[in-house]
Formats: sequence, C-alpha cells, structure tokens
Amino acid sequence: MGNKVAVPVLLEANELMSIRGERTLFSDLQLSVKAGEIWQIEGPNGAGKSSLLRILAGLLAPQAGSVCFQHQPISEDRENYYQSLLFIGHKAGVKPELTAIENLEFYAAVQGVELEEAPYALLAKVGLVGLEDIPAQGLSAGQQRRIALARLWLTQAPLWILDEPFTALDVEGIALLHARFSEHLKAGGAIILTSHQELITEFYQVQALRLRYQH
Ligand SMILES: Nc1ncnc2c1ncn2[C@@H]1O[C@H](COP(=O)(O)OP(=O)(O)OP(=O)(O)O)[C@@H](O)[C@H]1O
Repeated sequence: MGNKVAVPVLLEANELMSIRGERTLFSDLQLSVKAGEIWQIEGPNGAGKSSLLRILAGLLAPQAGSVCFQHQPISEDRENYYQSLLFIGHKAGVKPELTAIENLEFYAAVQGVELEEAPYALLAKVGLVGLEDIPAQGLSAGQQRRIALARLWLTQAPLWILDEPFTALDVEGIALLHARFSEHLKAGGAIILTSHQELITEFYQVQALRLRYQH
C-alpha cells in the first residue's frame, strides 16, 4: 500500500469573531482550506461574507481569533502573505481612466511580474479584443470585470480570495472563469469566494461555508 501524501493546508482560520456596528456577524468560526480546494462562502445579504473575506485577506481585524497562512499567523508575516495572495474585492478594482491594456500593464507592474504573453493575447483570452483602447470607464460592468479578472492569468499566487467574481459576467465569461479556476486548483492552488449563485460545473467540487444572518 502506498503512503498517502498529506495535502498541505494553505489557510486556517480559528475561532474568528467579527462585530460590525452593534451586530455580531459571526463567532467561533473555523475554516481550513487545503491546496486544491475551492470554498464558497454563502449567506444572505449582510450576513458577513465580504467581512469574512476581508478578515481572511488581512484587510480587516477580527474581534477574536486568528488567521494562519501555511501555519504562520498572517499578522506576523504580511509580506510573505501578500506575495502568496490574490484578493479581488467586489468592486472591479479597475482604473477607470486607463484602457484595458494599460490596466493589465498596471496589474503586472504591481505584482512584479513580466507580461509573459503580449497583453493583446491576454485580452483575447478574456474576450476583450476590439475594446483594448477604450478607457475602462467607457466599458460595461461585465467588460470591466473581465479586465479585473485578467489578473487571474497574470498571478502566481497560490491563494485567491475573490468577492463575487461572477457578478456581471455573461455565460461565456462564467465558463472562462470556471476553466481558469480548474487549472489553478489542479496546480495545487486554492480559492475562497463568495457568490450568490450556486457554482455549477463539472470541473471541480465546491466546499461550502454558510453564514446565517444574526440579529
Ligand atoms: N465599513 C463598514 N463599517 C461598518 N459596518 C459595515 C461596514 N461594511 C459592512 N458593514 C456591516 O457589516 C455587515 C455585513 O456586511 P458584509 O458586506 O460583510 O455582508 P455580505 O454578507 O457580504 O453582504 P452582501 O451579500 O450584501 O454582499 C452589514 O450589516 C454591514 O452593514
């Protein structure tokens, strides 16, 4: 019998509590995300999904508990964490005055990566050919989200935290994203995301964490 190789845990949250305003969004929350896993945070509006993602990304402090990346508290080694994390918030994060190509060049520069393929090839991948020279503010919500999501083809970060990545995407855009997620998971990456839609795909199995609205 061969030895089973243990799948490494990338991210672990222990006993998390978040209070915003007067309301406790969640307490004693545990989450363990292994390489190759995709987790969907579910729950009604206001349940605390975005707050949880921001805590996991180190952008919001929890009232209690800890988040560890590769067994290291993220508060102790932010630099390493931010090199290993791609966070895309629910706002597209696109610079409105820059064209699609300029936005891609900007992402590449910020992430310190060379654009391996010509930016045009990357834009073709995300279905933006013909729109490359228009400032992003002149594009539709879905087209702007496609620019933002092009970062998924640029990054080498093993952990992706994505707030509502499917918002405003059409059927073809959704299929493209599933395919990219699948590649990332097969390569040993992990994804934590929120989505109000059920993720239906033959490519991978989704783990779910459901938050309830606490009054
Ligand atoms: N910057 C903020 N300051 C104070 N309270 C906030 C802030 N952002 C969100 N909240 C509160 O935290 C609660 C949870 O918000 P959050 O955005 O995490 O929910 P959500 O589950 O992502 O909701 P949705 O499905 O509508 O996106 C809400 O009651 C909201 O009013």
